[in-house]
Amino acid sequence: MGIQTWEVSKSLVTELVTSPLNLLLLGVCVFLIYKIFKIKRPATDSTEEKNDSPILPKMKRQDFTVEDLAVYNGEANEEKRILVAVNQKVFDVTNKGRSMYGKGGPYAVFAGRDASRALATFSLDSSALKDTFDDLSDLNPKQLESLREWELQFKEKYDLVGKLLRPSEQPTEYSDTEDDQTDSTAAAGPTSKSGGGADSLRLRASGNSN
Ligand code: HEM
Repeated sequence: MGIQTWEVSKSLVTELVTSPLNLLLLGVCVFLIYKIFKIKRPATDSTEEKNDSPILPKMKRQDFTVEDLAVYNGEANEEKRILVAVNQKVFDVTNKGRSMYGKGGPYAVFAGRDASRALATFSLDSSALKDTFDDLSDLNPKQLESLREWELQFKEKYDLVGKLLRPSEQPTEYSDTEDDQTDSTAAAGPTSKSGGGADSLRLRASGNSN
């Protein structure tokens, strides 16, 4: 039993270090783990940038084009707000996610961007981040399902601000009093099963994702 376990471990390690692709993936994992643990340690050294990021108030509900979204990359707007789009929904990750999406964070590439393709394909490659609207029409069902799960995870953690607009799509007029995030902000994203809208979002949220 002990010898068998040793043999299995040995062949796993051999497999890992002999394939360039595996080595690359291992490298990416080690890098991300390093980044995540590094940002969790408070900056004690005076040479490190001080944490001068106040908690920002909730953003007014609104929709965004890809260009509008790019302003919210944590640098290009005065408040240093960070928005990320997932499955055509725009989330404010500033307060709870700055360490991950802010400058120097492991997922800083998603700041002010539509992260959908990257998340659906589990890739941090620059080819997964487009500069123009990405309709994601080439994603397969498994990738779309994975994207839906990411969307739910974001919905649980972050404020939903609005939707990501396709070219020529008109922004929704949100009333100032509207505060229920599941209502009209629910966009018809590519993974919506029944044309999107609030109902399909609620169905998914109540465990209908498989
Ligand atoms: C294989 C290497 C990877 C490791 C070890 C890893 C590890 C982690 C860990 C530990 C967290 C939680 C951090 C925290 O809550 O403080 C996290 C969050 C996250 N990971 Fe990864 N990850 C990897 C690859 C990826 C890839 C390839 C993507 C995207 C394409 C990705 C996207 C994300 C996102 C978006 C979050 C933050 C979710 C949120 O806002 O709560 N990860 N990762």
